[in-house]
Amino acid sequence: MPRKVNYGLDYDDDYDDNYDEYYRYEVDENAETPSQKETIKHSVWRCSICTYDNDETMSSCDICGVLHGPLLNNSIYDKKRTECYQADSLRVGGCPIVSSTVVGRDEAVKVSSMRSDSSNLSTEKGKHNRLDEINILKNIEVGPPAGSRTSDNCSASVPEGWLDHMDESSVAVNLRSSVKRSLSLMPKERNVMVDDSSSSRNGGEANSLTSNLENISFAAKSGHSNDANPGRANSRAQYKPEKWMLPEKAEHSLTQLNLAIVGHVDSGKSTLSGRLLHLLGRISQKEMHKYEKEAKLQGKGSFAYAWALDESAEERERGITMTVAVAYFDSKRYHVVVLDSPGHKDFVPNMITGATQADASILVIDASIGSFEAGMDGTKGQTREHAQLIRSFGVDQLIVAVNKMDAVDYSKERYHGPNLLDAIDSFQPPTREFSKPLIMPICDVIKSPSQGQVSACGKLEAGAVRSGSKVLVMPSATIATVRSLERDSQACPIGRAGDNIAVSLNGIDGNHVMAGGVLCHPDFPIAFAKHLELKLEFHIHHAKEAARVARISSLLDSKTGKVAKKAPRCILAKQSAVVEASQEDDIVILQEAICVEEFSKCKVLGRVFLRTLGRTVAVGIVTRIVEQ
Ligand SMILES: Nc1nc2c(ncn2[C@@H]2O[C@H](COP(=O)(O)OP(=O)(O)OP(=O)(O)O)[C@@H](O)[C@H]2O)c(=O)[nH]1
Repeated sequence: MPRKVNYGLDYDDDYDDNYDEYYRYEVDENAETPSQKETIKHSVWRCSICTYDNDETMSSCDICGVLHGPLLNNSIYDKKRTECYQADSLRVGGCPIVSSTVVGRDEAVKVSSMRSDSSNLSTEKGKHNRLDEINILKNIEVGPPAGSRTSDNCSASVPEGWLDHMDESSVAVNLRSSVKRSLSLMPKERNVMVDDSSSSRNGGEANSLTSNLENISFAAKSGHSNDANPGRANSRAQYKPEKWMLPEKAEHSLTQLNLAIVGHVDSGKSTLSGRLLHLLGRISQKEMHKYEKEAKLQGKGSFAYAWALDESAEERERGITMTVAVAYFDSKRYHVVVLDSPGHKDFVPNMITGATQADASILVIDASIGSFEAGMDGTKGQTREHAQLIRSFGVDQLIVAVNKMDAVDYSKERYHGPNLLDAIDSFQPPTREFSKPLIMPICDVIKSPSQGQVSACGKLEAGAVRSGSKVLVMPSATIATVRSLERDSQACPIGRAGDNIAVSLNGIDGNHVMAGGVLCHPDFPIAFAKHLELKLEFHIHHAKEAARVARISSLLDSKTGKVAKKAPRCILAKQSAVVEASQEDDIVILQEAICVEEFSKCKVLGRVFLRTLGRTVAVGIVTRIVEQ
């Protein structure tokens, strides 16, 4: 099944800031029913975003993925963090390090369905049934082979000059299956993925890490200075890659292209993706028959193609995508990683996870009357919001695919445009930072607790890793050794910038590896901070943290980017501003520190989104890390 990437519901609508951030229930010996007893025997912490009471063992919210104190109850973390803020330059060699043996690799991943708290997501089920399946099949035709096949019903275009000024970026998920295997990033699954039967034991050695840590230093300067971490900035530029890190030309004939499929709910993203995969032979006729049969049995015949990607029972029941599904196909020029994103507004955080991984995007627009307008609606529609988000993630290549043209009297004569595959092949290859120090934002962690195995999954943003490489795992600031790598579910010797990989780690406690963290080069640690200056809440790569804007430093002239007004009282729509996000008298910003970088140093770790009440209110970049 497709790999699923999920950051949970967007519960901003229910946001209540009168929460207790962390509290402990007392055991009530007088509780009358077993369930009463059960509910009160655990210590819990309440999520600052969705107010869900999480078990204390959860390092991030079970519902929405917001990080609680990273590595909660972890003395190493607490110690390190305290030290980070106390010292200008911290050597972590003296910290107690738990080392463990990680063996084997996880072949199988279990998926559990999402919590049903999302019952407020009503889809107009009736409307899906209106479709005549034959219409879809009739209107999506196969053209000549070898890269020019496409959906005729779907007009594709790459708008000229779209987002010219934006920078490239990406993050991604590991390719654990060739076409269809699913992996939910619900925090539960993120932390416990068990199929020990398939893990291979090879006796990876437990490493004593103390010696490795001797050489790590953290620059944690105080004050409002641009030079908060001067050492890091300079040395990154001076980094000299080793020869093995650079790809040889013949090694990969096809460049990997991470392609996010975005657009308003029900615009046909999954159907389009499923159809494409089927036409390209990635979904067999037999599998397709199975989807058709099952979909029909549930009275959802029109969703047969979507079922190839929306594979959880809840997604199928509701007829909506809730998590990002990942699938693959090859075009003439690219090994395309399809990131089929959810369109429903409540799952925008999941869509963001997909968007952060994208090199390019297809914005699917529903041409049918009423649906087109709904998507474009400035306050409720996701066509605009997705376009804006994808742009602010630095995705500067976009295909606008106009779908459901059969619903508006599609006429071949009237609609022109390249076919979808040709349009995909017309994308410029993404630029990869092979020769920079390693950066891999962790999108997913797969653990097999009984065997002590842990793998960090994500897209390599910069640099390269291979078996035996030492990596610094942030925010736990722990050194681990790469045991093995997987790409497309296959073991691979080297992972390079742009690759979606699963990195199996030796010599680290699984609790020290978390989604939202980053694997980086031991000599080039990325920052870990909570006081930032933004060029405008907080979705950042795979981490999410509650924040408050305390001070708007200045309004910027939208054309020149220069300061137009200092300390304005508010920002209006379409205005640009420099903002300090903070809480408690300008001292703190985020409730917990996160892995972050200034945009000028690492784009993917320096992009931010302000979302509140279920809407994206601002997008921006980190201009300065203001550390204590
Ligand atoms: N008439 C018509 N219906 C289509 C077409 N493509 C998709 N649909 C229908 O639109 C409905 C929604 O399709 P999906 O593929 O689930 O849409 P989606 O954009 O992936 O939905 P979300 O991911 O939940 O936002 C289904 O009933 C599809 O059969 C099309 O080209 N023409």
